[in-house]
Amino acid sequence: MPSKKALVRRPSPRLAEGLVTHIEREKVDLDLAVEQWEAYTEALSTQGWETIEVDPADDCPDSVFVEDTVVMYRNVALITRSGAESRREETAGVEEAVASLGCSVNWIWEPGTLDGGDVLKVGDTIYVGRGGRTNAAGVQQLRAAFEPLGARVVAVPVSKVLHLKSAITALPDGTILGRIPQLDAPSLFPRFLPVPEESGAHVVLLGGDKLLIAASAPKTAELLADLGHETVPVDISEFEKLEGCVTCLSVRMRELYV
Ligand SMILES: NC(=O)NCCC[C@H](N)C(=O)O
Repeated sequence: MPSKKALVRRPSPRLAEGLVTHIEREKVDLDLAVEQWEAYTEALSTQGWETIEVDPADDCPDSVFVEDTVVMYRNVALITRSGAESRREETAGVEEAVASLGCSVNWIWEPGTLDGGDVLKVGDTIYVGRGGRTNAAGVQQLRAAFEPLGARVVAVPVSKVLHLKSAITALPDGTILGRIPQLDAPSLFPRFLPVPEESGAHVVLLGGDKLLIAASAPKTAELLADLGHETVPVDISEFEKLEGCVTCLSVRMRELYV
């Protein structure tokens, strides 16, 4: 049976010190962030996902953005090496978590850098953003890890946003969602649906037609509902202040056969 497990990681008490690169810094309300994180994990559980908490990394302000620390393809967990030095300590706990789930573990090595937020899987196509957090060696190492397993890796230049998945994600049928002005090379994507809000570019596939989407993207939710999807909104305002989005708060493991 394919799995429905999701890794999540409780916010650090130092969350408000998290990195901000492309937006103005705003004050983060830690108590509200914890409430929002609990509601996010609850939404995953309600939709049938078993959430697995990675041990917290309280000294790492950005550790709640667990997606950046590991890329899953089939049973293989590729532990990343962030382009942001302050995020490199985050991977130890994640490595333990994926190993205890029985994954094969592989690593991005120096000089490679790669953040999970730069990796978008659409079937066996893996789009990887080459930008501020992921370098050419990181792209090469991702290819070397996953192409022998059947993936096709497509590298995408990213200069306008933090990560590739800050600009795009994909619907269950593979249609790419995003906003053209945020993309360096929109023509790389075969089927593209422009969305009315920046945060509408991010959806988490919950299974079937269900999509998790930020409450800050109501017009996109309406558009997607009109196209036959069921949307599950979650308020993640405190994480958005740190350039986070719905995808980055979990790592969905759909292809673990356990
Ligand atoms: N995958 C993601 O969208 N990650 C968001 C990371 C935000 C964090 N403040 C960072 O700059 O690394």
